[in-house]
Amino acid sequence: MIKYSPIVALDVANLDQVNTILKQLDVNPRPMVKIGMEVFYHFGPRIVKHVQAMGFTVFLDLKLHDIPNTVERAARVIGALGVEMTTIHAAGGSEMLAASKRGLMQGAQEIGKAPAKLLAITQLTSIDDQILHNQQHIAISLQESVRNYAKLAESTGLDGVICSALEVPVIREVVSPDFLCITPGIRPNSAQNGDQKRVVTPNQAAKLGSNGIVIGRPITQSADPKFAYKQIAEEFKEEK
Ligand SMILES: O=C(O)c1cc(=O)[nH]c(=O)n1[C@@H]1O[C@H](COP(=O)(O)O)[C@@H](O)[C@H]1O
Repeated sequence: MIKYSPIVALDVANLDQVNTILKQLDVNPRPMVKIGMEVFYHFGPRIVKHVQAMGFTVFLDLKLHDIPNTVERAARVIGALGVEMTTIHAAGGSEMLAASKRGLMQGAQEIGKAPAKLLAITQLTSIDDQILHNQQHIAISLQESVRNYAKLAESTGLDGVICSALEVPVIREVVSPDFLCITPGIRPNSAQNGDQKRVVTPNQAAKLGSNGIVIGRPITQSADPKFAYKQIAEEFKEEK
């Protein structure tokens, strides 16, 4: 099973903060870093190039969700950035997911690189059963919804899903062993949950079979990001 070092979410306000965090993450092995909407909307593709030039692989998390044609064209642009992973909402359906895969492959072909791993967002880790039932009016359980999206993603040729580690065991029942489950909603014991609803510790994520944890504020808002990262990485290594 592929197991990535913890992936650090660079949800920060400016370039100085990006650079400060990256300097702190100069550890061995270097973690992948996640560029999300905040940083990407500020700086655009040049921030991807900047982070890559500093020696980090990039997970570009833009959570595409639109009609298939629009998504295919956007995914082509992402594909040509040479990133390692990227995201799309499974709720857009199989036609949209297949279109994004096509776009990503075209973009990757243009730069002669392997395509980014395409991961489907199942249910965000800020969603709980109450929101699912009372606001989205989805009658099935959260676990069933996540598992259904994982099946849909795999059958459409995606590489994996984003889910809470809590759902990894039920997803593994229905997908092939190399299907990736990348899991945000990670909180070390002392950390605040904030807006996250489905949370586990790094060690619980490891025990539940996560292929990689995504973690932001407990590192980026820590007084000592390097120390925080190393502790989390140690905890995620331990599967007992
Ligand atoms: O796609 C994601 O990465 C993602 C999906 C999800 O369901 N939940 C989730 O928290 N994320 C991202 O994971 C990161 C979590 O950050 P922290 O809550 O600060 O650890 C953020 O960048 C979120 O955008």
